[in-house]
Amino acid sequence: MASDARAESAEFDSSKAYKNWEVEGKFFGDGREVALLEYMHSHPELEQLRGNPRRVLEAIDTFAQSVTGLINIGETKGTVVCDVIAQHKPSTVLELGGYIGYSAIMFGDALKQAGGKRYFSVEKSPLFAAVATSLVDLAGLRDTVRVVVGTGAEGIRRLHDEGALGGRIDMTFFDHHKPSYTADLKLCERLGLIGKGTVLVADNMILPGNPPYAEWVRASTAEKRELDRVAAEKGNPNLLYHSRSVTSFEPSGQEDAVEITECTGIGA
Ligand SMILES: C[S@@+](CC[C@H](N)C(=O)[O-])C[C@H]1O[C@@H](n2cnc3c(N)ncnc32)[C@H](O)[C@@H]1O
Repeated sequence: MASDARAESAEFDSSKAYKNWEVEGKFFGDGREVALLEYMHSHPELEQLRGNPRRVLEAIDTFAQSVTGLINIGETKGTVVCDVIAQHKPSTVLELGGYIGYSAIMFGDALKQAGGKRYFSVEKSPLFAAVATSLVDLAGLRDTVRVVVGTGAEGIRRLHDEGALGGRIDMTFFDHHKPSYTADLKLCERLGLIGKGTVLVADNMILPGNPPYAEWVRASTAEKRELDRVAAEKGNPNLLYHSRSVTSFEPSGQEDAVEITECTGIGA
């Protein structure tokens, strides 16, 4: 089942737009993440940032608005995900694709405020993960957010083997390598980590889009069985999903959407 909706925070405040992500053909990994860390730790109001997630996010936004654009979710689209956290009150969230920790700070804080316990943020780049760990610490969220270095699949397996996920994930946030969304969701399904009440949130469903993921979470159990017949990665076709697309904005002001999928049970 699927439906489409525009987020209630539909307006984009262009005075808050990030600078262009692209600088000389690069979108990230050209030194801007280390420059951000230095900017944050030499901030004139550093003492006011300590232990204050909102102020830390504002300072990251100011860097991205005035120095170099960053590929994080930003305030507008991030609010859509915070609303999901406030509504569903997950105890455990698994994020794939942490970058410099913006979403981990924003959603880790939302999780904590909703009474949740642990936010796991898996990031492939050790450098970005180190920046994220430092900024999570600055925001005072070390007790809630754990940054894990590795690919999505490596992080899922490691956390599952450790028992850190408690056998079931309440919410996932996919924001990493776009072709890996479906494979990593199917891995979670095979490991039994998805069950009734699990909420899956996937970013960048317009920019750049992810048709295989949308097809999987919107398919009926019979359609999923058929898809899996020829797929290299198998999932659990019996999981019943209700999925909707919510349109919002990148921090640059470009339109994008998140796919919000709830597992409603297990079919025959
Ligand atoms: C769009 S950024 C994430 C932004 C972050 N969620 C935020 O909103 O603040 C995507 C991140 O995914 C990471 N990444 C790419 N492939 C990955 C993979 N297979 N597993 C985990 N992380 C990956 C990249 O290094 C990058 O930091």
